[in-house]
Amino acid sequence: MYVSARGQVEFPPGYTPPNLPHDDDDSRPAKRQRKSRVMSERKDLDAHDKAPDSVKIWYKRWQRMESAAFNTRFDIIDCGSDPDGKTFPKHMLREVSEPGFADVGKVFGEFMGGDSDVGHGLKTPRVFEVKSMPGLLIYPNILPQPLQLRLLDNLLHRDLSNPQHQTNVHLHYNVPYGAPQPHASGHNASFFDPSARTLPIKPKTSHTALDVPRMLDKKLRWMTLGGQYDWTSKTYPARPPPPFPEDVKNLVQGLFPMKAEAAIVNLYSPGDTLSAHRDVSEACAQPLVSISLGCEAIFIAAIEDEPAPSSATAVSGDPAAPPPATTATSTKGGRGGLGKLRSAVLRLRSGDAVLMSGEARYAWHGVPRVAANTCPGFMRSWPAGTESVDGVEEDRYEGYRGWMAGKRVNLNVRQMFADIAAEGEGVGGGDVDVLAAMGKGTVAGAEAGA
Ligand SMILES: O=C(O)CCC(=O)C(=O)O
Ligand SMILES: [Fe+2]
Repeated sequence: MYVSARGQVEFPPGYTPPNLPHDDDDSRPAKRQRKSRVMSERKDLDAHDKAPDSVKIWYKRWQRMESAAFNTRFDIIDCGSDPDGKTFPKHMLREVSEPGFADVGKVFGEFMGGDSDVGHGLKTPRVFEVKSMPGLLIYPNILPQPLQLRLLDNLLHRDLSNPQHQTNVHLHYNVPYGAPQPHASGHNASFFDPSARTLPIKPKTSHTALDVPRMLDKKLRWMTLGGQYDWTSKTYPARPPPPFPEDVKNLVQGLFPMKAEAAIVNLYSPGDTLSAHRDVSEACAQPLVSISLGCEAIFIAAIEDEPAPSSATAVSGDPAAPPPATTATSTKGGRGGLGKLRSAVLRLRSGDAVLMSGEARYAWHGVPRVAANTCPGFMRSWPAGTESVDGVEEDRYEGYRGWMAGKRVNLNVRQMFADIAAEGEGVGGGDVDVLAAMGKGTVAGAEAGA
């Protein structure tokens, strides 16, 4: 049972699909009007709107940029991998004080099932807000290394082998599952297990044959958890979604001010991209969190403060030039104008989280680049490793040793329905002021790196 953004108790309420640009979906979810304390204006947002030309041009510039530039450009927000945060770019970030975390050590310890000291002696993670885009928060390196590995195990061994979780492969293939594993809490054999290697994946239509190694190496681009969008009927099914994996839910809810109700696990190889889009299909404006694992990515976010007055024409240009923050009046020759952009470029590393809230919740965003050879050393050999089976250490998943060295995995978690408590007076339309939810409702005057 859920409560819709309009306060009606129903299931599922106006349940509309997440807006994935690698979807070829052409249904038109109902436009919704929302109000937010943190957004100065909520326009009708349609999941099928195409990114404005200003965003597309800017995205392309980052897609085409030389990799070497990522180390030298001053306009990339790169918090580095320094846990003390000495390298945080102060000119673009402000530190959010007292983020009101639950006891992170406890949250991490519980996620690890109590068999790890990962939660011991941890400093409170630092949180930064992008100055140019209030509500866009970065939690650099928030996940400890053993927890990142455990999260990969849970998502890709356990959750991927759960037939209730849809993937892009299911759109075109009948996906078979391995036998339930006596030693792995009853879940089916991981697709990385040697026993799954020869599972017959049958095309539904005229698609080319596929086997498990190729599925894992190239074909698998996303998996859904919790709310499962039905890509064929272009709706959410009227039946309740499968339960959101409990440990992942507790981790997300223990760290971030939101409920974990639906997630997309995106898988990228270097060269894969995610085009500019907005995630506007959820029935509430609560924050969305995005957790990065594996190879580094360039993530861009943009808000068009002033839309173009007429259809714009692409301008060619130096890929290293700043974003096209041009107004219509600044373009010449009757070519039409580009909207005026406010933008942020983030270099995301394994263990980083990004929270999109407030006006940044509905920013255009995308991943123009995933950088090869940037998976951190501790993760490169995943899934190969040893596992204790009945007290005996066994080598596991050797056949895929190094798979993760060529991958980026992004866990993108959304709250779909407004909190009951947030309905009604005081919190407009169930939206939430994330900084208030996190602590004192203020942003510290302290600058990053202070
Ligand atoms: O991979 C990422 O960092 C972003 C993914 C995303 O925007 C999405 O799944 O909607
Ligand atoms: Fe997104």
